[in-house]
Amino acid sequence: MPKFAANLTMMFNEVPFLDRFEAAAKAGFKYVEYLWPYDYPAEELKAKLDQYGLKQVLFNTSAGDVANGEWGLAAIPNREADARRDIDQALEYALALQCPTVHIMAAVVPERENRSAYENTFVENVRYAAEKFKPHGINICLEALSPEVKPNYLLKSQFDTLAIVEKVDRDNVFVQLDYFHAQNVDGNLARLTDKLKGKFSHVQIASVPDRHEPDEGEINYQYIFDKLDEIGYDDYVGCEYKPRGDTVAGLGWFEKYKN
Ligand SMILES: O=C(O)[C@@H](O)C(=O)CO
Ligand SMILES: [Mg+2]
Repeated sequence: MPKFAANLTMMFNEVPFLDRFEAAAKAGFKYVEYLWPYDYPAEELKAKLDQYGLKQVLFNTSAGDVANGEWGLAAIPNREADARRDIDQALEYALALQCPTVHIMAAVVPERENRSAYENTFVENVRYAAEKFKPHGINICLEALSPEVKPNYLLKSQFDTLAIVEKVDRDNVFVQLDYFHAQNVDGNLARLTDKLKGKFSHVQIASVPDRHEPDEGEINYQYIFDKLDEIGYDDYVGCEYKPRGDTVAGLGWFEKYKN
């Protein structure tokens, strides 16, 4: 049965971020993920995890200058120093939070830019991270984002991500299989899951088209959860959705899965 992680960036936004750890634990979650930890000292976040008996299972490298259109640095040519500084910081946080996986964000590729230069830069920066994280047993995930959410992001299809994972060719680098993006871009989710078996190590879920709780929309998540069990997936499933209304009121779907 999947191990569900509350996404504290998207869920429990009825309370300030630092109060969401308690809210998630009270709602029955044992695992949490969120986009970025860097606004807080790692010690403060670790104290929250310990206080509420939670395990951190994922966070991201920096998104960069979001106000100016950046969404990740690791694929931007000639920004390797910035990207590797962020990767080093992510390692410090992963060690402090005892977090097993870091999502390395790639970048938006502006129109008319050389796409292959971005891909090659991303491969080299991910290899750098893979080699730094390996001695600590920390994995890396790479994620495709649908153009509806993030136009011109380097990775659009799950197969774009798989191609980069294969080019990087390090055994601690995997696909981050976000079924919301996968349905928007690739579809055919059951066959996609079979094709990615063994190549993905973190899953995220949300309804399509509205990115709400997984109990509505065009994806039959019970079928997906059964498929994940069938292929022996025993990693985490991040609940990366915008609650329709009150977070707790929307957790009826979770009742039967409480870990
Ligand atoms: O799906 C998403 O948007 C997130 O998982 C993320 O890390 C980057 O946008
Ligand atoms: Mg995601």
